[in-house]
Amino acid sequence: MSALHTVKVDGEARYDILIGPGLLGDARIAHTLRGKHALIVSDANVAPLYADRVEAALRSGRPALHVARYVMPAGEQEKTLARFCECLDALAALGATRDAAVIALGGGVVGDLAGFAAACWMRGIDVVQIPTTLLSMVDSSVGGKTAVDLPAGKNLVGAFHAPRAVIADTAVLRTLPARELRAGLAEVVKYGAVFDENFFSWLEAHASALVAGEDAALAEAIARSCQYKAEVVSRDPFEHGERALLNFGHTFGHAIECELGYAGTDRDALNHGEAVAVGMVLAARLSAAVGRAPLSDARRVETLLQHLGLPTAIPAGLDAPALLARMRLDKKAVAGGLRFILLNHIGDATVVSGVPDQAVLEVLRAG
Ligand SMILES: NC(=O)c1ccc[n+]([C@@H]2O[C@H](COP(=O)([O-])OP(=O)(O)OC[C@H]3O[C@@H](n4cnc5c(N)ncnc54)[C@H](O)[C@@H]3O)[C@@H](O)[C@H]2O)c1
Ligand SMILES: O=C(O)C(=O)C[C@@H](O)[C@H](O)[C@H](O)COP(=O)(O)O
Ligand SMILES: [Zn+2]
Repeated sequence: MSALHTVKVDGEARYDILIGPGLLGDARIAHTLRGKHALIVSDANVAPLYADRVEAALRSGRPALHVARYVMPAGEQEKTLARFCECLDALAALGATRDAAVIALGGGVVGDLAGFAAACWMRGIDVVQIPTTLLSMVDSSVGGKTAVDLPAGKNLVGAFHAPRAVIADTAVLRTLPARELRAGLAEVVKYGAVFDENFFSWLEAHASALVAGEDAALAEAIARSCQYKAEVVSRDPFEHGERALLNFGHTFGHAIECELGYAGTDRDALNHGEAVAVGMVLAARLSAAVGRAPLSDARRVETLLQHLGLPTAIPAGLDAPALLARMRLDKKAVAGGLRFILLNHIGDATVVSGVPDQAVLEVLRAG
């Protein structure tokens, strides 16, 4: 991506998503600040690569700024209440006042945890999201969902807290491990599957370029994904309705992540994007099983994900009833039972209740 691209989020919270190479050192980062304190939250992989650049950008625009860092260990297994408390302790040590800002520099784990700390510190301070993975650029930095995991389930403790700005420096993707790039592509496929068959076809045509990390293809995928997400969260920021479509594949995916103990950095386990890839195949098959979508659409989803180098089968050893039990704590579930995002066809999806457990179990057993 050579040019700067801006996507606007509207509605209750208005902010810009800036996308382009070189933004980490840009003075615009400092312009997002209102007070005298900034806490950079990052992880042990990202901070050594990029925190100095961000801190320099903050200081160049605001020489009197008090800046501190909270650097957590990397990985989903660290998205915990314990790390969240450490982050709050770092805000206390900084003396952060209500006009302070949290600067979330990292992937979705850092963004979710730092965003939740910002939502809670003094009942809510600014958070600026600086996503450094493809997944966080196309999805987690936008829309204000923040959370940490519990052993019982993904993202069970959290808040809606919109960022003040999202600044996505696409040049940082050059240091992102290939596996993490592919994981981000799973959430990109999600937008095509639920919103736009043309985009899905574009992804099919550009799968090799995307996996190879080609700049032009990635730039297009990031900009279009942010546009889909911005439009939905502008209309439905708190997931009262259509925002739930962004959860396609997640009822299955979150159950898999949880059953695997959030060990997504292990070679044999699945990270979030990978679990969502498997979940989307299962959700597409469930759509066919209950007679909503043709089975050929489920095959098409599976084939695209395979071309993108993503897993499409449930890891060996996971038990179908145990996965179903995990799903009961899905946030879309209501007293009446589970709700799934099912395809009508590629490019169109619906929130569906009343899916029989037996149908879900059959899909899980075959998966
Ligand atoms: N809030 C939301 O709307 C939302 C949406 C989607 C996903 N999520 C959450 O996001 C999380 C997954 O995020 P993720 O896929 O970004 O994983 P992640 O944050 O764990 O990052 C993946 C790995 O890449 C490393 N990394 C990050 N940027 C790097 C870079 N530029 N160069 C080198 N290494 C880098 C990290 O240290 C980590 O090891 C999950 O917890 C998921 O639940 C939230
Ligand atoms: O922004 C949303 O809404 C999403 O559902 C995006 C998902 O990709 C993301 O993984 C989200 O964190 C899941 O939310 P949850 O409410 O199921 O925890
Ligand atoms: Zn997700």
